[in-house]
Amino acid sequence: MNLSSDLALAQAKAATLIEALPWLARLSGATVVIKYGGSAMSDPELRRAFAADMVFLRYVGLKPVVVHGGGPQISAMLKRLGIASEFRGGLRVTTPEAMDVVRMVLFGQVGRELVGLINAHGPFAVGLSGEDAGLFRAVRRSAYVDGQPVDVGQVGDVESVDVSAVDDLIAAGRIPVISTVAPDADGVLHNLNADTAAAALAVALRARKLVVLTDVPGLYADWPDTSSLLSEINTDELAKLLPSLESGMVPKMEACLRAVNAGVPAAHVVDGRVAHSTLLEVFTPEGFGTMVIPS
Ligand SMILES: Nc1ncnc2c1ncn2[C@@H]1O[C@H](COP(=O)(O)OP(=O)(O)O)[C@@H](O)[C@H]1O
Ligand SMILES: CC(=O)N[C@@H](CCC(=O)OP(=O)(O)O)C(=O)O
Repeated sequence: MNLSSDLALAQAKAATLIEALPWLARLSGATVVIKYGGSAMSDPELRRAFAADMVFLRYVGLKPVVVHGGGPQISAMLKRLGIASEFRGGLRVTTPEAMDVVRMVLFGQVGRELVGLINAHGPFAVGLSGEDAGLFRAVRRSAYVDGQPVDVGQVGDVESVDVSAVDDLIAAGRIPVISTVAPDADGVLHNLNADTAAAALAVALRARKLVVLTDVPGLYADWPDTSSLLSEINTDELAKLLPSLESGMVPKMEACLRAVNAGVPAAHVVDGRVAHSTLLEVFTPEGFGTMVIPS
């Protein structure tokens, strides 16, 4: 490599760093809720990159709060245990037997692993489940299939959120890592969709952003036409588009819509197959993926 190409490389690196300056200034001290899921969770390299991103956010003065999914991991464990697993209207039919597995896998396996990856960088991550310190209170919900309500067992929506334990951890400089199981008013444990729970938490924490990782570049207006990727959509436009979306995107976009309608300034759907997608979204002027903003 010659001197001029060395210089050009150094200048490009400096440009990348300085490009982040306005975003660092704007987001300093902001709480950001990140829903971790999809490929970012199943590929070891992407898992490490995600954990590094969380620590990066923390070191530069943001307050990251992670809500994780784990649907594929739950399905794999149910299969190993010989327990049938079925989805209706995008929600897992959760029998009492399946509920034990959901809790074990989310809190005992997926959550623990992410806590370990983050803590390879220092003592930051602390795992919580929705059961801890009353974080989430669930209320049993139905799934909707062809417009009709269908019972799916111990599946819940978030009835209320008590952010005090999360606030304590943030105040202590920690990174909360949250598993989405929660009791209802009678203490019966429920399985919460992780996108839905992340949105409810973002609202309760008055987060500046909700970032949802997925396995596509973002929201397509006309799926699967790849030329229809949306970089930005407002809540009115999203509400109109929702009925035309297909299964996986429905809970995700409903969650983004709910969060922004309830006061979160922006929700982003980003491609978790790209290493460091969260950093690209937060610190580059063009952002990354699809941004949902108020109308
Ligand atoms: N309009 C759309 N835009 C983007 N993806 C869509 C759309 N409609 C359906 N999808 C599908 O939804 C999937 C994302 O949902 P899902 O697989 O449940 O996500 P995750 O596992 O990340 O929670 C995408 O991989 C894509 O196949
Ligand atoms: C009710 C319901 O379906 N809960 C989900 C909870 C995990 C989740 O949401 O994980 P992903 O984000 O990876 O899909 C489930 O049992 O699979």
